[in-house]
Amino acid sequence: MTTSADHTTVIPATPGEPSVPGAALAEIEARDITAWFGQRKVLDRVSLTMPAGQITALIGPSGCGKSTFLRILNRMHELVPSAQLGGEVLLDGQDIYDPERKLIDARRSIGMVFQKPNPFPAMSIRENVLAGLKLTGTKASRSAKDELVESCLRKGGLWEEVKDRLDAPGGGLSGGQQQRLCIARSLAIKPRVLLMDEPCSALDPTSTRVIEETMKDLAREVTIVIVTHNMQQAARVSDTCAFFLASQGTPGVIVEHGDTGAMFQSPQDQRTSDYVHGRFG
Ligand SMILES: Nc1ncnc2c1ncn2[C@@H]1O[C@H](COP(=O)(O)OP(=O)(O)OP(=O)(O)O)[C@@H](O)[C@H]1O
Repeated sequence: MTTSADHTTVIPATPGEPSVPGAALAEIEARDITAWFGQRKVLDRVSLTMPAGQITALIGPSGCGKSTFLRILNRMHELVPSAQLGGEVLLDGQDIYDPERKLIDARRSIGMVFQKPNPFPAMSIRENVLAGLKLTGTKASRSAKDELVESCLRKGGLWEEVKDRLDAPGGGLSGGQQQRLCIARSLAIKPRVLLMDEPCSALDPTSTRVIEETMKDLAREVTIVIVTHNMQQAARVSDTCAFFLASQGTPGVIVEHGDTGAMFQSPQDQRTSDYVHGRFG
């Protein structure tokens, strides 16, 4: 069994088994997040706790700052030259923006899956899964890598479809398979949180359902935060939900958040009710 000094999870001894029984699930908390692009404030004092081992859905009309908020959760916002940020993001109580902490640690602990599947097209399926190990400088034996490839592809819901062609290029898979490969790739570095920015918007309904099932399975070991425009998807997959809104040129705020069932069945704010029932947005 291979262990990694700065992670609670380890490569499983038996392929397909969960990482480590009792590995700590992580809570991620945003406190008073304010974000700007240049002079333009796009989020205003947004606070949200995304509970450990749950799926939190971020919903709201286009342009209200959901993706910006998601990118702030793993320090991608700072890649934009004009971007600025106020507030804190705590991963199990530790500020990921603490100057003492390395950027790579935040990215390693908090993985991201994007709207458009982005596997390395010329790399094999196996190499795609293992790509993150190279980037993070993680060493593993051949057999540990084989086990990791299998366990990540299983967790990504793709193993049965690709187990006989692991050396085929990742770019040769269907869109839905490519997205599951990207999920498997993000899992290989054992993130504690997985951020997903509209992961199914480029996929057909069948692939979407497979990814949703995969997400539900993954939530037992990884905290998930998903941005989705699909209200049915938010209702199907998420445990908690946050409704973002930026009215008439004002920065985005969270209007309401809480248990998904309650948000959909008995929202407290009329604007939430209008949005989840498709009356605007
Ligand atoms: N790189 C950028 N430079 C300047 N402004 C940006 C940038 N990215 C986003 N914005 C602006 O920030 C605001 C929030 O955008 P964001 O993409 O976070 O919203 P969103 O709710 O995710 O929208 P959508 O649902 O359409 O993806 C928008 O007004 C957008 O135009």
